[in-house]
Amino acid sequence: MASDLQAQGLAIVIMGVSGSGKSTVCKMLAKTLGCNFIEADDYHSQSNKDKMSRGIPLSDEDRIPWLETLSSTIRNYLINGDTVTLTCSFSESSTGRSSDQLILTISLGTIATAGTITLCLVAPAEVIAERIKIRSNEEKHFMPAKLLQSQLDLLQMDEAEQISKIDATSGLQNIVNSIILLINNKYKCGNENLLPVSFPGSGLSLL
Ligand SMILES: Nc1ncnc2c1ncn2[C@@H]1O[C@H](COP(=O)(O)OP(=O)(O)O)[C@@H](O)[C@H]1O
Ligand SMILES: O=C(O)[C@H](O)[C@@H](O)[C@H](O)[C@H](O)COP(=O)(O)O
Repeated sequence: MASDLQAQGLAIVIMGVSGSGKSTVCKMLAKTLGCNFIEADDYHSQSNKDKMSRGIPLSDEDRIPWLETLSSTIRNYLINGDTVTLTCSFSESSTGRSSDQLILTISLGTIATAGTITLCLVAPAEVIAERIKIRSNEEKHFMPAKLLQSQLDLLQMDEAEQISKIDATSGLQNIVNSIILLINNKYKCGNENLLPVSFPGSGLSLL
């Protein structure tokens, strides 16, 4: 199993509602690990972005083409044995399962279950609302604070999926270090060089 993981690469999925810090943390993590970074928002169609900026939550239908493109991109990284960090907000679908995860699973097949680790950034709603407000006042992002509640309502984490929760109110370096330690613990299986990365200056290592 361990050597399969090495051959297939690893996708580190950082989930959480808008404003929880996914993009910031993912970028820092990718820089620390020296690996690839995917900003899921970059894969949205203009019409999806326009819809959200008007304060209308996306439907599963809106999300499907987005997730399919995202999934095939991730799949290519994994097949090439690369490590990639990506942002991903999960939402409950009409089937009662998180639609993002459902599509990722369908598209990635067994690779998804073998080669991904998912972590969720969590923080009190008021902290996140304040961050979104500041960000949208600076006109840095299409997502309005108005949609936060819909995302909090829909955020679904199945205990069985063992998604580790990360305190998103902590300092950014602490968050990144915690994530690295979690990955380290998950994959501490005696297989050296599981991730094709090193941690310059961090004093941390994966195995
Ligand atoms: N741990 C943190 N502490 C303080 N501010 C943060 C933290 N993480 C993110 N932020 C800030 O919160 C805002 C939203 O972060 P962002 O990474 O864009 O969230 P997301 O990608 O989940 O929407 C940004 O302005 C960012 O600088
Ligand atoms: O499935 C969705 O409803 C959207 O993908 C939605 O999650 C949106 O893209 C982000 O939440 C906004 O971007 P940030 O989460 O990066 O703020």
